[in-house]
Amino acid sequence: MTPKTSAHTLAQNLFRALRFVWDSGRGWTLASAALLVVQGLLPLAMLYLIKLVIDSVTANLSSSNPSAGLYEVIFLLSLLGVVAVASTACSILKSFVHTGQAQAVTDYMSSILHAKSVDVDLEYYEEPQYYNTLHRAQREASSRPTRILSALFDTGQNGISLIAIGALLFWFHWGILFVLIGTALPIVFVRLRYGKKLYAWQKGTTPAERESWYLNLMLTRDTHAKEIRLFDLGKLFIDRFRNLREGIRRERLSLEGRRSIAELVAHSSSVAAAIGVNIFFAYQTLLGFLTLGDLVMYFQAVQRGAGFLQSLMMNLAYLYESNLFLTHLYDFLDIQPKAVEPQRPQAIHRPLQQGIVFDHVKFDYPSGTRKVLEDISLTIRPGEHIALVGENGAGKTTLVKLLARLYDPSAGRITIDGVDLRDLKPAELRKEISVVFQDFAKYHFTARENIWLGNTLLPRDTDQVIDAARMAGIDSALRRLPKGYDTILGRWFEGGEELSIGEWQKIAIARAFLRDAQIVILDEPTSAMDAKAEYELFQHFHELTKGRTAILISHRLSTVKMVDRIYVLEDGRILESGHHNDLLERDGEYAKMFSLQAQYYR
Ligand SMILES: Nc1ncnc2c1ncn2[C@@H]1O[C@H](COP(=O)(O)OP(=O)(O)OP(=O)(O)O)[C@@H](O)[C@H]1O
Repeated sequence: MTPKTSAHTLAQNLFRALRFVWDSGRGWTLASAALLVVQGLLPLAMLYLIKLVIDSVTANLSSSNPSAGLYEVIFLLSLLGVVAVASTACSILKSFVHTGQAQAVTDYMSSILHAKSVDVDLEYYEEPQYYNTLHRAQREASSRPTRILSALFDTGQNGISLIAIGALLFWFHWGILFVLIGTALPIVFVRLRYGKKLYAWQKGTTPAERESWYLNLMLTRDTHAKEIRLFDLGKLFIDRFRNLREGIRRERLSLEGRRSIAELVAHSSSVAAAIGVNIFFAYQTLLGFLTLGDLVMYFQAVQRGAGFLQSLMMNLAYLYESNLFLTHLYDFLDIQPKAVEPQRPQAIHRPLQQGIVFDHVKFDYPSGTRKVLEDISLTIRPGEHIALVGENGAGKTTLVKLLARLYDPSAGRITIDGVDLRDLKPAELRKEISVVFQDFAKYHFTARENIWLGNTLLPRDTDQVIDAARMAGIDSALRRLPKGYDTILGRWFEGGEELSIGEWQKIAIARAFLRDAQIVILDEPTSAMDAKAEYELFQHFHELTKGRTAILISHRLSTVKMVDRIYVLEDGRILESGHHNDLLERDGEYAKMFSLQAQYYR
């Protein structure tokens, strides 16, 4: 990368960060800018007033009536007081504006990260690299843009003050300014060097950071609480967490230690230079070239000038360092989803006309090492109800994930009414698909909302929520809750009521039924239900899926008897297919599995 390109990239990256700040709250940004200008000019006004006070006192001391000048001194000191109060007011206001702005930026960046997290393909969630990137992005997103803005404003403010004070020093002797600049450079060098080291260290330590975060999650969430107690895993996990954190802390402290020593050396050189320049001014005063007022003003100018210069250099170094850290954030924000909108999206017919076709579909997970689907070809006619059966890991769930376009096939194609899924808008396709996965979600919201989330186009208080609950066999249980459908489910929030797994499953089914979708997919929908609930659900299966195309995945073969066609999958291939009776007659794999299960019930 040429220096020109890297300067260009630096500017681009910083500008992008500033856009986030601007978009998150324009008022805050403008207020910060106004304060910057005022705060930049006040120090010079103070210096000048101090000089006037001292000069006035010295002039009056040598006059015949020294006390006559008191009014002038009082006036000048009052002015100084006003400037000092204004300066404090600006600092207080700045802190207020900074808090408001920081919060606005944090919330805004969270919303951007959330939107991206929802946008990316599901496959990213299966890669550790994705979580590393997300973790680093989250760490940078909340504060980095605001700090960049502060650094830029401080640079501006220090720059304004420095130009004023620098002009004063330059006017006296040009060399003074260069001495001060020269001594600030080692500080910048240290800052840049350790900024790069910190960046590399943070990148390398992300997996350990995430592992400790994971252990923390397990130790503090309800999901693992039972097993941790019963298997007595608490101490083991706590020790692992402590060891990881200790390692991270040790490395960080060692880096900080080295940086502190280097900074001390650099700062000492700067202090030595300031003392040298002050000695020069004292000598000039003794020679009679400077008044006492001048001496005090120059002393202060050197002290403040060196301070401003250091801040300026540090801020510039910080901006450069931020450029590195911003790549963490941009790496995440720039992930491009693969399931993109097609150029010329096709519409899905309502009702479906030809149905769904899997045409020589092959698939392997991006993170996997083997083909999960080998060569799947099947047709599901509109309104047909089919079942997928087969051993664990045969590829049943994967097949429906492809249909919902959570992934694209590695080879072959899937069509709906002859249109490749890739030529449909992903959102339009998913509107037509209603699915209950084995690992369905439990939302810690009210019971009503849990079902309504299946179709948020409907009003929240629609009676269809209750119809769906009734069809899924959960209506009466929900009515018995303390606040009925308005009871919060789960134990995370106050007043929440926990349900049994089977009841949660019925809620997930109700949610799926509320969706006005033409294709219904039920993946092991009754795995946690009692025999009666399962019986009732399948009694109503045809009614529930009337007019819709349905795919049912189940290990309990008694529940798939009534579908139009059963596909038996083995190792990612279709082994046999047909109606229950045909498959029994064929006396193949299905018949074997069926009689194996049936013998338990005899
Ligand atoms: N997210 C994933 N990433 C990588 N490989 C996966 C992933 N999900 C599943 N697999 C692999 O794909 C194979 C098929 O999984 P799939 O969930 O489709 O099986 P299934 O037939 O639905 O099994 P089950 O009856 O246990 O639900 C599994 O053996 C597993 O190795």
